[in-house]
Amino acid sequence: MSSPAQTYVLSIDQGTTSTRAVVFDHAGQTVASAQKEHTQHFPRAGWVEHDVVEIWANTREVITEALCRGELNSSQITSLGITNQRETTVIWDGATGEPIHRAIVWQDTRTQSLCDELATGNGADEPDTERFKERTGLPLATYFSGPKIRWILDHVDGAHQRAAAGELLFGTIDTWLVWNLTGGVSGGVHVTDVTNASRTLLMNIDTLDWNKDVCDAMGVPVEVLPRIASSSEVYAECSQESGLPGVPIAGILGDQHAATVGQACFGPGQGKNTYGTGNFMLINTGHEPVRNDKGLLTTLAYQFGDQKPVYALEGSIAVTGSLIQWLRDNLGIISEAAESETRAARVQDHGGAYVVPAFSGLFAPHWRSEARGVFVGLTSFVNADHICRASLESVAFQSAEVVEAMNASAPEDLTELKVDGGMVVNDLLMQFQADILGVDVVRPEVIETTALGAAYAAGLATGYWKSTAELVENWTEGQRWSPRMDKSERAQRLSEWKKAVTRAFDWVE
Ligand SMILES: Nc1ncnc2c1ncn2[C@@H]1O[C@H](COP(=O)(O)OP(=O)(O)O)[C@@H](O)[C@H]1O
Ligand SMILES: O=P(O)(O)OC[C@H](O)CO
Repeated sequence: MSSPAQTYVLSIDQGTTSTRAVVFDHAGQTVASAQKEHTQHFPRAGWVEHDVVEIWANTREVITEALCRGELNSSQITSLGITNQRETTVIWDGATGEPIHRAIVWQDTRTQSLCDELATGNGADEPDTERFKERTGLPLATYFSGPKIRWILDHVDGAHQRAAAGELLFGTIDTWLVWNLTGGVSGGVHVTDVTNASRTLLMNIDTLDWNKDVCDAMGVPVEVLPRIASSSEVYAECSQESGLPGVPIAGILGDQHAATVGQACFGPGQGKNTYGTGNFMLINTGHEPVRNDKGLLTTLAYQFGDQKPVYALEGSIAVTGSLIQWLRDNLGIISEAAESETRAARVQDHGGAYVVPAFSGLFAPHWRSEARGVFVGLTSFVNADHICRASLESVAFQSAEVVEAMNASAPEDLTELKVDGGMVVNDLLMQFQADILGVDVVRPEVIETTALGAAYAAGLATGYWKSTAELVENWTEGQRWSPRMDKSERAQRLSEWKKAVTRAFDWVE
């Protein structure tokens, strides 16, 4: 609860499974919050869609709810930060505000044949996989927005012509929310930030502009693309109808970049691992983009106003928390996510079972789109408790592979891992993560780091916070897990995991 004289920063965290509104005070503490899940649509195997009209309605609802819970009114909100699931692609009609197709979510693999086609390069001197990687820092993969935009334009009647005529607008979810918050059809602002743009496969990672020849190769007209801005500046004010009249929108960051800011990873070599629907590890690499051949992505960490951009290396894992949802919704062996821990704790170990959740192929460090999920090591001894345990272990094993790639790419090995996200309340998972990495795992006191990072970006732009030094001060350790597993067991478990992963390869012809 607040005193009326106090002022705050509000953050919207639009994630893959839910939308949250969180109000923060100057110490970076949560004052009030609200959250709402949205429907996951799976129209075919490998397809994942969201209804962005539902997401927009949920956004307004959680804003109202959070203000109400904190007994706040909008005049106490000095600025609004937006953070979002990245890559998820929406195209809408600028005159009506109606999406022309449900949003295609980052996990969706429908663009595989398009990516294969693009990779052939149409007989050009350099293969297009190299051209895309060189310009954008990303591999040509279904994960990113560019192929999703092209798919929608190819499959909705008349969309290519309407796009070229400037009638259609593309956005990742940040762009969709800002456009609606700032008036929609009556003057909504069409903008994104460098971190979100860096996930489209269309932005030049060096110049931070849309790359014309890459857009042409992808078949995406630049007319549909939003303006690329920094991650921290006043973009526009919220409209009268938004529930936050006159509040400046002053921060936009993709969720993983926001968590990097929320964890105060402002120096080269500092990083974090977020455990949500998927897992995403980002390590700050300073002011130059670092290319990587170990399966890590070159991406933006953040750019504050007119300061130099800060880059990161990223290890993205598609399926971690969503595996726990799958145990709940598709197998029915748990009734809520937390039960994965109670069931896993009932057995001494994994019972020989491994789960490789390659539901969207495998992302970092493998980038094997033809892989699919497998359970291996099964015997009649294995029961549902072992499957829960092996599922949680798969989350830690996948992150261990990313840490291995990070260590192979950085001058020094990681000495501890900062964590956050919805899964880090799971004690058994966090202990196993420390065990399998052989380094401490550290959780901050405030685990809403994604929302906090967007609030920081907004508050820095409006002077609520004066410098990143203030934000570093706000970071406090909540809990620490130290490794208990001996070296030989760790090596054996990792080697078995790697064997299990190979069993997932080469499934889709
Ligand atoms: N106690 C728990 N144990 C394991 N997984 C959990 C637990 N609580 C939540 N999760 C998982 O965390 C994910 C939600 O995390 P969150 O950070 O909110 O995700 P997102 O930002 O991707 O929407 C869900 O996929 C859920 O299955
Ligand atoms: O919604 P999250 O937190 O799982 O994050 C999704 C990522 O941004 C996808 O790249």
